[in-house]
Amino acid sequence: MNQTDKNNLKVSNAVFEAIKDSNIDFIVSVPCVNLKNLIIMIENEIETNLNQNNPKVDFEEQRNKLIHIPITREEEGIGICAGAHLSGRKTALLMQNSGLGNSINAIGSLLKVYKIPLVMIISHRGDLKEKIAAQIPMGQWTKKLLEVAEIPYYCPETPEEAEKVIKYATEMSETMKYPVAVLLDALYWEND
Ligand SMILES: O=CCS(=O)(=O)O
Repeated sequence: MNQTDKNNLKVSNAVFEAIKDSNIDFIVSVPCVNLKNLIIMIENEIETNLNQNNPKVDFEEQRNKLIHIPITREEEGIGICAGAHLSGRKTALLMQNSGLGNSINAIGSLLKVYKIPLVMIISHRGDLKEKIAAQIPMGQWTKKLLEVAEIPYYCPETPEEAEKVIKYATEMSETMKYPVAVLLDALYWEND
């Protein structure tokens, strides 16, 4: 494994640990190259939960410890997370910022109106180091769109900061009964 992959594992693990420490038990994801290792960690955790092979542990209980729903469009994730919250789950949406534009109406018409919390863990593309030109516009508009939608956002720069920020963002979202976003940019993902 090269150093870049090792770095990504460390910063992804910080997010994963923060998700677990925050007792988030329902995760919806739309893939981004930066979220790859984090999604693998989540799936491995679910696999571990299911493979307890312990007759004393209820299978259903293990299966429901952590649920991950991969989806294809971020606004779909807003709706799924809203339903999961209403059934008692603590939710997070892993996404790329490019999907924020697809989600604004769902955030306003569902999460805002019905006061539903959600931690949005966002891979912030379209800024420094971006190689895909199509990512640039949304990359530059992301923070302004979050401000228009009145979604507080935080930009941790290190794994240690990310662990704290995600935990605090989860608490804040629960208190506000509204989404809170954690933006992880290209510099974060390359961080050692
Ligand atoms: O949305 C872009 C695809 S990738 O760069 O995340 O693979």
